[in-house]
Amino acid sequence: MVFEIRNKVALITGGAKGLGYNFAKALLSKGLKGVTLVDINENDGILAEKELNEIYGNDKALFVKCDITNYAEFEEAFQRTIKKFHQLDILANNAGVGFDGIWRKEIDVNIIGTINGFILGMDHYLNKYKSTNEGVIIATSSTAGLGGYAPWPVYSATKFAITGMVKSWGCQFHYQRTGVRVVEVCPCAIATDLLNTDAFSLSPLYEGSMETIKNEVEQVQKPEHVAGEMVKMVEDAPNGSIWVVEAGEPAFEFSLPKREIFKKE
Ligand SMILES: NC(=O)c1ccc[n+]([C@@H]2O[C@H](COP(=O)([O-])OP(=O)(O)OC[C@H]3O[C@@H](n4cnc5c(N)ncnc54)[C@H](O)[C@@H]3O)[C@@H](O)[C@H]2O)c1
Ligand SMILES: CCCCC[C@H](O)/C=C/[C@H]1C=CC(=O)[C@@H]1CCCCCCC(=O)O
Repeated sequence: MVFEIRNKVALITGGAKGLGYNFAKALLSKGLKGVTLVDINENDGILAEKELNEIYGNDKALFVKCDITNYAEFEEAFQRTIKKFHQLDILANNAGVGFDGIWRKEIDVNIIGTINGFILGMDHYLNKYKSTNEGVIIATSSTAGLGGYAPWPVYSATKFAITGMVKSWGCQFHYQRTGVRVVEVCPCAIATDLLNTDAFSLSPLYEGSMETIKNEVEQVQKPEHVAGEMVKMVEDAPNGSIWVVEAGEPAFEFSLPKREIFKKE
C-alpha cells in the first residue's frame, strides 16, 4: 500500500538549502501538513522557513537551528516538532558535509549526526508520534557509499556507514517493533553548494584523483529531480532498500549480493 504524504509531518536535516530544502518543497507540494527544517545554518534556515510559509501557507514550516552531532540539541528539534505539529511521520537524515579536507567533520556530521537521527527517530519519536501505522526514515548516502571513490576516501567511508545503518535499522525486527520503514537514497552529483568547497582533498598527494572519476560525475543533476525521486521512495520503497539517482534519470534499486553466492563449491 502506498504511504500517503498528505497530512503527514516531516523533519528534514540539512533542510535549509540544497537537497533537503528541495525535498521539503516536494513533500509540501503533495499536501504535507508541516515540516521542520533542521540545520546548523541559521541565515539560510530562517530564509527557507519564510519562503516555504509564503508558498505553501503560514505555519507549514518551522526552522530549528541545530547541530545534529549534538544529541541533546537534535532531540530538542524533535520536541519542538511535536509541540508545533503534534505528530511526526517522516524523518530525512539528509544533512551531510564534504569533502576530505575536513575529514574529521565528515565523520562527525555524516556518521554521528546520522546515527543520532536514527536513534531519535526509530526509538523515541517516529515510533510514538506517527499519525498512522507507519513512519518512514529516508537517509541520504551517495553513489560514493556504494563503491570506492579515489578522491574522497573518508567521505566515501561515511556514506558506506549510512548503508550499514539502513541495512541494519531496515531489518524486519526493527520494523515490527517500531512500524518505521527505512530507505536510502544514493545520489550521484547534484548541483548544490556542497560542490563549492575549498576543502576538496585530504592532502596534495590526492591531486589528479579527479581524473579517475570524470566520466562518472559528468552529469550533475538538479536537486529538484533527486527530491522528486525521494518522495516516491517515501511512498512505496521496501524497508531496507537502497536507491540510486544519477544523471537526472529515474531512480533504480541497488541490491547488495548475499555473500553465499561467492562461496566456492
Ligand atoms: N551535492 C551532491 O553532489 C551530493 C551527491 C550525493 C549525496 N549528497 C548528499 O546530500 C546531502 C545534502 O547535501 P547537499 O548537496 O544538499 O549540500 P548542501 O551543502 O547544499 O546542504 C547540506 C545542509 O546540511 C547542513 N548541515 C551541515 N552540517 C550540519 C550539522 N552538523 N547539523 C545540521 N545541519 C548541518 C548545511 O548547513 C546545509 O544546509 C548530504 O548528505 C550530501 O552528502 C550530495
Ligand atoms: C572536478 C569535478 C568535480 C565533480 C565532483 C562531483 O560532482 C562530486 C560529486 C559528489 C558530491 C557529493 C557526492 O556524494 C557525489 C559523489 C559522486 C560519487 C561518484 C562516484 C562514482 C560512482 O558513482 O560510482
